[in-house]
Amino acid sequence: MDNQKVGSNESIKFYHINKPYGFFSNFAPYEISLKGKIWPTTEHYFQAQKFVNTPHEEEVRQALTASEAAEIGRDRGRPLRRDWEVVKDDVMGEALYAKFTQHPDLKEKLLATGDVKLIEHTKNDRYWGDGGDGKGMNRLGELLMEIREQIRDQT
Ligand SMILES: Nc1nc(O)c(N)c(N[C@@H]2O[C@H](COP(=O)(O)O)[C@@H](O)[C@H]2O)n1
Repeated sequence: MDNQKVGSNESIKFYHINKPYGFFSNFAPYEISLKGKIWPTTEHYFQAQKFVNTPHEEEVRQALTASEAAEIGRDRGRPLRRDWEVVKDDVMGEALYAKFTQHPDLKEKLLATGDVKLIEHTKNDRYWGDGGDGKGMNRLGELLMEIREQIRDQT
């Protein structure tokens, strides 16, 4: 199902990891290797970079689940790096590139989506997702599509 080609005028909406295309979620259990370390999910890496070069970076890496990593990362009791708003898209792109190049099965699934629009569909997030009403920025979907093009150009 996830590997099937879909028509180019369709879109793929994803969010829950146990639903179709759930592998696109940062919470999906695909570890990545970055900065000389293994990160259990892209969510772990993304959330940890909010605290780069502090002990909290490792604290997030060691979180037992992606949800726990997100909970720690969103806790403003821990100081957020000052340039986060400037760097967060690059951090996400770096994590996604690692995920889809380090897992050949995921790379194949990403490329199999052709030119279809990828959308993180959730009312919980208007920046990374579509806000549930389609008016959110869908930055996660946009970055996935950029990476798809980048990987396609390399093959
Ligand atoms: N599962 C889930 N729950 C939420 O409440 C969400 N906002 C998302 N979206 C994902 O959250 C990550 C970024 O979160 P913050 O920028 O730290 O709020 C990113 O992986 C989004 O795709 N997912």
